[in-house]
Amino acid sequence: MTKAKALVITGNGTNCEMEAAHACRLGGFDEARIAHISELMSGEVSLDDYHFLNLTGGFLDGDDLGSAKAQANRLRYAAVEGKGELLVDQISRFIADGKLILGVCNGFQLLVKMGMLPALGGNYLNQTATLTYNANGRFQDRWCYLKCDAASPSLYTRGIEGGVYLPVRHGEGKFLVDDANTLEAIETKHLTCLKYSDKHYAAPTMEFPENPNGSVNAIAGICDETGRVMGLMPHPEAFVHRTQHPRWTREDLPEEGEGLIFFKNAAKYVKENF
Ligand SMILES: NC(=O)CC[C@H](N)C(=O)O
Repeated sequence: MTKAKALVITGNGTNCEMEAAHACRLGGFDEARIAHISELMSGEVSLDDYHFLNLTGGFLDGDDLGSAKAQANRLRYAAVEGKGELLVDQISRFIADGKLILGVCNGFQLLVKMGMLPALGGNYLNQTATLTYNANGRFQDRWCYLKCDAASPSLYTRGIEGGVYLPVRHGEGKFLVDDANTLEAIETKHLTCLKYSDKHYAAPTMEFPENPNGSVNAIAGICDETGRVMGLMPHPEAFVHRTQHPRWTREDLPEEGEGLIFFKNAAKYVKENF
């Protein structure tokens, strides 16, 4: 069987690469390589050699120009040295090859600002959404209940019953779309796989603090139509073991953290399809 290989990008201000790589290994990847973005630009590391691309959280370029905006331009327009292709060509090939991309927090902001999510109609270079300043204007660092849409094509959320409880830590998490048609399309196609909700996962909510940022329709995470490209503001890699839960000393919790399912599903998908 093929070795399942994950690639985690670091550099320019990411801060979750170690946790993301650890989550990939725990989830079942045989290899999780942390690569600096300059290794991709120089051609030393090629996406072609991996199955699962992780764009992690952090403060890319210090959030100047808006979170992930500078990196989005860098990744869209930079050429890979000596290869006669743009980095974005490698990314497009990666998607066309049936591979997986997960963007968490700053990584989600990056995917959205590159135009790679929601990518309606399979157009991965057309920005139709954004993530901007939280409605209350303050950085939010708290745990959130996320209702999961069981009808979503997202492969990462398969098997989640009701929802998941995960931490958020961001200043620019308010998800917005360019117009009502985009919103209707992503809702009808069930691309809005995760929504901030009450603690029983009964209904999405616009109420603060359950909805920490005022995202339209309480959207916390979305995927593309293939279900292989997904982005979310909460951090699944930050809850892979029960001791990461804020009440682990007081509650009887299963050993495994609720975020690990995202990485287990990704590893399973790679092992079944490559
Ligand atoms: N944790 C993160 O990735 C934060 C993303 C971004 N710097 C923000 O504050 O919105």
